[in-house]
Amino acid sequence: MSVNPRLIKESFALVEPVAAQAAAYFYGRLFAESPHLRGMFPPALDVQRDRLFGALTRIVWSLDSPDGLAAYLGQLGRDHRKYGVLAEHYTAVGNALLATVRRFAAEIWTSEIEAAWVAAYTAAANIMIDAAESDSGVSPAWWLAEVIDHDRRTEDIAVLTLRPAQPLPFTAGQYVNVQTARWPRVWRTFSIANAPRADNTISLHVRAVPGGWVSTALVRHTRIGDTLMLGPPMGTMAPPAGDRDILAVAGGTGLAPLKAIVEDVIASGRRPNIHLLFGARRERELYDLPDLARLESSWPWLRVLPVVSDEPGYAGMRGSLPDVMGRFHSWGEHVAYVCGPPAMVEEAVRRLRADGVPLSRIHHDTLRPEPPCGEPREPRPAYSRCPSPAPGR
Ligand SMILES: NC(=O)C1=CN([C@@H]2O[C@H](COP(=O)(O)OP(=O)(O)OC[C@H]3O[C@@H](n4cnc5c(N)ncnc54)[C@H](O)[C@@H]3O)[C@@H](O)[C@H]2O)C=CC1
Repeated sequence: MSVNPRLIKESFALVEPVAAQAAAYFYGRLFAESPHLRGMFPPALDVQRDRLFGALTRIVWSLDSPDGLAAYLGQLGRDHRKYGVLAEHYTAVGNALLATVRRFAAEIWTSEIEAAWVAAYTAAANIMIDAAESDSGVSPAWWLAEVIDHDRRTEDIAVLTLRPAQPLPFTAGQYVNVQTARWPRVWRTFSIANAPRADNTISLHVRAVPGGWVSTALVRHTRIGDTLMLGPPMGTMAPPAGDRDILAVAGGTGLAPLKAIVEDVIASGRRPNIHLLFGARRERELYDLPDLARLESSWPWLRVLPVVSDEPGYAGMRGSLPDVMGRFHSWGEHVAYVCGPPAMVEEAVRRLRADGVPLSRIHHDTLRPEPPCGEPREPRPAYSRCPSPAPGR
């Protein structure tokens, strides 16, 4: 049975506009048929639904690029180890998925479309299962990490330094899923804000999003000595291979992976010119400026340019990051890294394309901000100083 991307895309196009309904139906089917799987998921499924559809959409639209897709599925399979996912769970998920697309694409459904979905899901599940199995021989499913520093830079932003109990191999630009003891089975992604260090510690830049369970717990309720859980490092943003000059455009805590990339370039011994535009809405939210200024004073080929968008009295460079980019000479020959709020990333990428930078030289991984999560069902968070060792989703 071969995968037929056209049939899958055509049928998925009918599911996408009703994604929320389809995701609710999917989880309803899954838990009705396999109630024992419910315990692997957090009490509130809203973020999970978005993630499911995000992953599914990416998979469907990548069916024509098998190499990139296989790399993504491999990462996904390894990452799912932290939820306690086993090979046999894939059958239950596959059945629920098939029932969902069959229902929401009913008006065009045929046996050929069904065969195409079965073939695609089987191939994808096999890649994920194989990746998880080979990973289990060399790497833990998740890491415990002690908080060794908690630096509250503003009311809402903290820089956390963590010491994982076991080595955590990663490349600059990657991110990890994080779970706090306060919210078991609720995982959120944060970029690692440093290049690999000899002491195996990592830093995270976290803004407490209103209503965001994990980000709020990390900024307001986490102390030195607490333990967090980390998933395996993921993401395709990586340091540049060549010697081209670099433009890095960082919006708010989107600075994290770009600081890691800059540190990596410094550690590599290469000396391209780097322009790092670091944007915030207000001056006081330029939370990492003293550290960036220290880096800049050590490396004359690094220019750090703070930009403030929403404070008319600010004495330095003012405006939105995409607008400020346009005030310089052309970036056409640069390699560009962009990270921050999704709308900012989208606009910056559009301007770079218009400036002649090919997509192959524009790097961005869109980590969505933590969405607000309604009220938890439990009256109080299940809090303990040390997270439950049974990982879940
Ligand atoms: N914490 C982390 O590890 C990472 C965070 N991110 C993302 O970075 C973002 C950071 O958010 P905040 O710190 O709250 O940033 P923010 O909302 O305070 O904005 C930071 C900068 O982006 C600009 N900006 C915001 N919206 C814009 C728009 N629509 N058009 C043009 N410019 C815009 C602002 O003017 C400011 O310069 C979040 O979306 C987060 O998910 C991405 C990767 C890693």
